Amino acid sequence: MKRSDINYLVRSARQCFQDHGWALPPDPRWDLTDFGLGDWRKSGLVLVNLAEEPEYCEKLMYAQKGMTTPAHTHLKKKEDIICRWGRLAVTVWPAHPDRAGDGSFTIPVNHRVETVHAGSTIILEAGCRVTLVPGIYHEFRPVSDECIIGEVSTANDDLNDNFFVDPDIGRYPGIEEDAPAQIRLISEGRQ
Ligand SMILES: O=C(CO)[C@@H](O)[C@H](O)CO
Repeated sequence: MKRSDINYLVRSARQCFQDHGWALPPDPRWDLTDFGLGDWRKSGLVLVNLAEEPEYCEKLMYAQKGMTTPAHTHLKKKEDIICRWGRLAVTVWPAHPDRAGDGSFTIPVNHRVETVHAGSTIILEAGCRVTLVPGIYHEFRPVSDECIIGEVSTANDDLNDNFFVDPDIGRYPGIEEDAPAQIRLISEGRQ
């Protein structure tokens, strides 16, 4: 990713969080990715790691319309994906999409167990959440122009516990230094 695009996305996320009352901690732990695919407008996500403890994790995330977090699963992490502001589409599969068929399975949406089909898209309005147990594949993208997304989970391990359907995906971006850095990402070694 270009450093200028990272700067732009951090600025946009900060503005959106501020406009909608989501205060950031001092010195936020920014994580930002184009999933190594080179086109953040299509595959991209801005994350702030709010809490990363051995027992639990909390993230605040931001995306613009068009920016998809591509289909992936976790083998250890259980997480709630929450629409904090805007509207979020979450597509879910009970197994790898190539092997999931279109069979039905159950998934908690706002704590109510719903029956959906492999590849169903759940629309989350602000305040709503879906609970993803390990092994459930998921992909999400804003339906609104911008979206603030929450994640509350068990332990997070972005290096070892992200399993993407697309084998070309790398979790962290390569960075092209075309502008001065306004912040450093956790993938750049900041603590
Ligand atoms: O788990 C999620 C989203 O489901 C994020 O925390 C990961 O960082 C994406 O790779």
